[in-house]
Amino acid sequence: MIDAISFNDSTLRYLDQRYLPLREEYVSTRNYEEAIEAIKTLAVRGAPLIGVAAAYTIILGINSFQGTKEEFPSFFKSLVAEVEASRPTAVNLFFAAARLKKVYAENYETDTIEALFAKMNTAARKIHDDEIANCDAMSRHGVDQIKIDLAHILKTRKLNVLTHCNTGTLACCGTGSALGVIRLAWQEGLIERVITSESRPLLQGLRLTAWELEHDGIPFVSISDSSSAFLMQRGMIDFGIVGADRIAANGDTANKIGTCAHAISAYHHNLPFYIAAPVSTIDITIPDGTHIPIEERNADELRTIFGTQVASPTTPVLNYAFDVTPGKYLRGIITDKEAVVGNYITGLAALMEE
Ligand SMILES: CSC[C@@H](O)[C@@H](O)C(=O)COP(=O)(O)O
Repeated sequence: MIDAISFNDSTLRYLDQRYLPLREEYVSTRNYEEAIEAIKTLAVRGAPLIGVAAAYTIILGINSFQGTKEEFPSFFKSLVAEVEASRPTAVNLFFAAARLKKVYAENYETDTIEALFAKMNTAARKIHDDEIANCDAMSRHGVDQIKIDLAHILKTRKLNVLTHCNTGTLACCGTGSALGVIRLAWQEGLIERVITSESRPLLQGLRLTAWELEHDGIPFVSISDSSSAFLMQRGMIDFGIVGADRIAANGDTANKIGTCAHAISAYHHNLPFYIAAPVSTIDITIPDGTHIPIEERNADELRTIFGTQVASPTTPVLNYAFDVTPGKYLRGIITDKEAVVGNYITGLAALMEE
């Protein structure tokens, strides 16, 4: 399996996703500021992977600490704030930071600084291990749900599935969220072809999902983001499944810009459209999608295509990295605990209590 991120001997190693599929370049660092830059620039990306990277970045930061125990609280507070400021939308980043803050709060008074750091290290590694395990659980729940919802088609043929952005190993550490479901569905003989939309402007679908599918020998075709409604009209898509960066308590879901248009098209064509995401992506503290902070990225990402200027440098640009799909357009939210269909407010709240 692709090793998107690892942490050994106090060194963070990641595959720099900006250069894929043309170049497979691994970067190793012990410098937490470099790790923050990797998150900001999307060298590491995808909500669960951002969470794992954030946890290891905090570990790199505390490894660089050379002060006294009394000086540690203010150092730790500003380190975490710096990491939290790297990308605003993926709640997994804040989930990971909260886990490490909890370890700090529960152990600072009683532990030596060495013992405290060791516990934080263990907590970071557990976040990583959990995300790998989450993928397998999500995949199983997702495939079971698809078998129920699409049984009428599966009686006679395999399915064509639309996905957006990249939700595979590169984004999740394990087999993936939406792509994990697709991988398992393929292994179980349910999939004819995957349709991966390009995901402008940074092309995570065209570059990364295509790369992962090719690697696994799963049949796929790439389309421009604006093609999905037409393919649905022609009966070329049976269902859609994507990941999430943050899911509000009512099921409204932030994901890569372009997701909402795919979901509305699917709804219009009466095709099931699913979100697959670990429970760590649910933000139960916010009632609906209007509260999700949406990252706005540099205008030049749109005015240029991988360094080549394609628009006037003065063209005004809106470059939102994510959009919010209202829960009503979703057939279900597949999590590592279970697939939630129907009432998201009660279904998602119940997941948080388990
Ligand atoms: C399992 S990854 C889910 C989402 O994080 C993914 O669909 C996505 O939107 C990633 O955006 P990115 O900007 O590449 O980090």
